[in-house]
Amino acid sequence: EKKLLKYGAQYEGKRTDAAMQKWRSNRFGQFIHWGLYAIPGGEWKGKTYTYAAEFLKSSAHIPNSTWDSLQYQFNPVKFDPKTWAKMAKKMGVKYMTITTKHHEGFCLWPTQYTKFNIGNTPYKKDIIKALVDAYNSEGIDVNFYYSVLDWHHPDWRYDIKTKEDSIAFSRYLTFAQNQLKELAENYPSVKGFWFDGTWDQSIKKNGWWTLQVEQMLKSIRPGVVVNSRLRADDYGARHFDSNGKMMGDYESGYERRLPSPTDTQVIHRDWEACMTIPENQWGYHKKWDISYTKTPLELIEMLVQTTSLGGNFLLNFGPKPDGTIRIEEQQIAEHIGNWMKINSAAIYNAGHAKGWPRQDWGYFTQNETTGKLYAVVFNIPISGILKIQTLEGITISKASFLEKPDVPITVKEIAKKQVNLYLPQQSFSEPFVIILDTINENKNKYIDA
Ligand SMILES: C[C@@H]1N[C@@H](c2cn(-c3ccccc3)nn2)[C@H](O)[C@@H]1O
Repeated sequence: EKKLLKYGAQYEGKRTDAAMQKWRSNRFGQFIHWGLYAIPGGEWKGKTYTYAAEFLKSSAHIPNSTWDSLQYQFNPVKFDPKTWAKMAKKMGVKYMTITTKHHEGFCLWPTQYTKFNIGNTPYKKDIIKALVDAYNSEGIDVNFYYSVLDWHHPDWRYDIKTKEDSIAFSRYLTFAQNQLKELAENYPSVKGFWFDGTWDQSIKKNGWWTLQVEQMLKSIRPGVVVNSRLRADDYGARHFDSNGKMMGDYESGYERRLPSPTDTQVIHRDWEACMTIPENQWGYHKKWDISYTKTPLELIEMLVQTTSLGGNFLLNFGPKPDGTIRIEEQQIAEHIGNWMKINSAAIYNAGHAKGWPRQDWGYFTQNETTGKLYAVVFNIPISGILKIQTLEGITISKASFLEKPDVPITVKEIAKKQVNLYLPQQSFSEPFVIILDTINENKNKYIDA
């Protein structure tokens, strides 16, 4: 039966306010992981570590004293936030999420609560402010990633076993809350907070703090969007409380994975999938191809699959220590951007096409405002005929290419709820979008006098 919770879900159903509708309509975002880990880039004392580069400190068993001195080498002399923002704009993202502090504890903004920050590096300048200003001036919303897990801070605890642990950890929770207040106050255009590093017992035993932080952020920045990964309830349940209700404003459990295309559970809530281009590298790794790296077409298909299930897609970039974006990522960004320039109507402010069954040639998306229906095609059948199973009482009256509206696509209803689209005999090298005009026969039926 229903448990009485103090720190569980505070509301049910999707938020309908303008800030959340903007977050939802953005659909496509750029994740950026940048920190001291970019300097060694997955290599230490001549050895290459294949695990995630931002985990090198633990993979190579490097003590804090050694790792933390990397701050005196952090000097991205080629960093130009406008260059990053222009690349992101051309790629077609509507939002960006930046690591303000990753597990290493190094802060990219001049925080007053620890010296382990950008102000005490050769670079000195506030990277968070530079990125917020550059991205906002390109019309791109900015969210802050914040790791609660902190390898540097002496008061961090993985679990609370002793009185000393709880005294230290309450100091840590105050420190983290102060940092979050500082971020919310000093960067007023922030649109969301993306929490990570909240899986340890110490946090699960302090669900109250996670709710308090969310409430504090929303009182300082009304409308700000907070991910489910922050929250633990009275019993330590995460993302979904002990009554199965999602906590926070969107589900953020999809990390390097997507729901299956037929998992229609996810369409009932807001959610976001975050994705690496390599198999598992969020921070910069010197060796790009130590693992499989996803092609632009694979990434475009992930974006479309995510949109078709009503979710946001956050694609990760790991900038180099000199402040430039590696060429492989620039080329992928350009390919995706070229595709978005033609096809973004099927992505922006689009979502799940309610009731339309999953098709084997690709995905349906539907504009949330106009209801316009899009078919995004990845797999052309040998027959050249796209077979579409329509909804009860719905038929397709016209089909046209989004890119070339005057190229005819023949539509033929071959049986009840069965329509064939005859594609022109031509080769396609990129996924393409077809706009489907539908007629709802139910509405047009005359009511017998
Ligand atoms: C969004 C991503 N979350 C961070 C992460 C992933 N993990 C992790 C650790 C062990 C197993 C699976 C995942 N720990 N931290 C990654 O470093 C990146 O920031």
